[in-house]
Amino acid sequence: MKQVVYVASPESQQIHAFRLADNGELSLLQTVEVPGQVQPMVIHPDGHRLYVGVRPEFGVLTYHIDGEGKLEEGAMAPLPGSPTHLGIDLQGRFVFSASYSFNNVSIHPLDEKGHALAPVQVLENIQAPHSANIDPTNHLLMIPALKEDRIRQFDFSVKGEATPHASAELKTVEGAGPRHMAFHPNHHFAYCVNELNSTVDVYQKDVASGEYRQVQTLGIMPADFSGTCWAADLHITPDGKFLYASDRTASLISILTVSADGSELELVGHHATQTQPRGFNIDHSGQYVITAGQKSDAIEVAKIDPKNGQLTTLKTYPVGKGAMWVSILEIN
Ligand SMILES: O=C1O[C@H](COP(=O)(O)O)[C@@H](O)[C@H](O)[C@H]1O
Repeated sequence: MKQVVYVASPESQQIHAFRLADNGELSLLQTVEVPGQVQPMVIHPDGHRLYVGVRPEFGVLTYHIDGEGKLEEGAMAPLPGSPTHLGIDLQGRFVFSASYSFNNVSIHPLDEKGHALAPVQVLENIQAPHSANIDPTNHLLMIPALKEDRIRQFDFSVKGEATPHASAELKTVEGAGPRHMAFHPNHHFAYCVNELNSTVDVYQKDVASGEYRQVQTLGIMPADFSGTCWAADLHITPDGKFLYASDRTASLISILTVSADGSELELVGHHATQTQPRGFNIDHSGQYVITAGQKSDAIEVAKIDPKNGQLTTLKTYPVGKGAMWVSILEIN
């Protein structure tokens, strides 16, 4: 499997691109100097473009990806707020940008070359939206609004129009602070990590109505943890067996097993990782977790034990300053 790992480092304004070998070794392919502080990234489903959010002039910048995974700068489109998270619809026709500080989510069409364009719609008055996630139907946009303690839901049309969904919200407990989401490969469950109480909520999709409802909440911190919870990222393995969530105060990746149907999580361990793991990801073979340390300016590759999901660090690699986002491309 040919894979490339992209790591965004806003303070040094760089993207580091690494080739990921089958044995988990990384080799540096390219260091890209970005015209701005690069934060969130998302790869087009066809694997030919990478979209990145930049500051202080807020924009979404398109990079073209060549056959080796190297990046070539394309066009910049304006954003109505600081980019906190980027998403893309499953047909690869629209990019979503959530702005935590500007309380909005913008929807950007792509032109024939795949460049993101100015927004066609801006969803306003969403308090601290931390991510914008299209569910597996490609018709429901789910936006965890951290300061509202709920996931806002919007119907998403083929024309790229978002309108409030009939049962419009999924409430968390007060003070949870919903942040990032992951979907089970069976498409029946969604998971959301809550930043402020370091929990993960499980949402089951009703087969008949298509509506999600919460079925479990699970704390992800060690029993003796007494600091301030500060969870960040969440990812599920391609086979749906293991879910990982990071916490920045403790610099831990929490390891959760997922029941066969996806409905139930169990906390089975913790992995000490890079300092302040704001962003991490799982490779497409489901063998490695690659984590960026916002305060270590390094990434680490950890191997997943396929029997129980436990992690073993293989190696760390230097990247840029403030590393905080990891995206992984499979080249076909
Ligand atoms: O996780 C967090 O994110 C928000 C928004 O981040 P930004 O990079 O878009 O400014 C941040 O303000 C908050 O402190 C942090 O916990």
